[in-house]
Amino acid sequence: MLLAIDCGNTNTVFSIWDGETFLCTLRTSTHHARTADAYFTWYSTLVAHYGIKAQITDVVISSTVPRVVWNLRVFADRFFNCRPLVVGKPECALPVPPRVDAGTAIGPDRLANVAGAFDRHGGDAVVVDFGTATNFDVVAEDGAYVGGVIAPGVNLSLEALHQGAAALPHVDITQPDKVIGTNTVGCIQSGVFWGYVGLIRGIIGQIKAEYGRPMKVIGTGGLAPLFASGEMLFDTIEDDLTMHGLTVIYDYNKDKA
Ligand SMILES: Nc1ncnc2c1ncn2[C@@H]1O[C@H](COP(=O)(O)OP(=O)(O)O)[C@@H](O)[C@H]1O
Ligand SMILES: CC(C)(COP(=O)(O)O)[C@@H](O)C(=O)NCCC(=O)O
Ligand SMILES: [K+]
Repeated sequence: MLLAIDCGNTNTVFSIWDGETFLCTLRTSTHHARTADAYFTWYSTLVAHYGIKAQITDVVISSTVPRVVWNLRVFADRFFNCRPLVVGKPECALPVPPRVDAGTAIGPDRLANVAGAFDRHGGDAVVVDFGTATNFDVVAEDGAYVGGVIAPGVNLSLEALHQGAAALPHVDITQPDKVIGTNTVGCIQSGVFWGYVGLIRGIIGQIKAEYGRPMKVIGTGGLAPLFASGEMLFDTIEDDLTMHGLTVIYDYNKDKA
């Protein structure tokens, strides 16, 4: 069985793939100093809690935080006796090579999103991933990653307001009923929520105009559901898109071996 690991700047997600479905999805905060032993203690406790019988034989990793990869490699080697496939490394082939400026170190999460989106929906698509950053990943007709957009993430924006302005509290994001806030928290939530709705709509509109062909719009990442209600921003929302992409990239490399 395959253990797929998606390590973002905020959260690290483990999913066990039995070849047909994800048996479970486990989430922890991303922390570069977490050791292989600490990963296993956490992992084995939850797997036992959910009563999952999984014999992990292979591990695939996407990490937007380079420093965590070393401990995850030790984890795979020590507990599952395998060498993980790490997306973005030269030894990890991609189903379709990206077409971007030479020397660009593309986020492996974006490579996984693109592989997952192409497998499920074909090309001519844009993935909007609400992680620590909000990124838009453009998938060409043939499935190549051809670039996109990186914007500050929702929680990063809220945190920046709090950090930079003495009188602004930390607030959690929610959809405000009105645009005109009548208290400080309401004003901040309005600025970030409705600002984001404008950002998403505006960038998708400009991407489509520049791309020049109809495109599917796929939302994913922690906060995508927040922007789903009533706004018609996405054709579909798929929480497991990055994970699915990891299984696609893994299968591609396995078939080639
Ligand atoms: N259900 C949720 N409700 C509120 N915030 C969430 C939820 N899920 C994730 N988040 C927040 O959304 C942001 C993006 O999360 P995530 O997609 O895990 O980011 P990354 O992949 O960059 O680690 C983080 O700041 C996280 O705390
Ligand atoms: C854009 C990102 C920061 C998103 O990371 P995340 O929010 O998932 O932690 C990540 O994909 C990244 O570090 N990219 C490298 C630059 C690039 O993709 O062009
Ligand atoms: K991510």
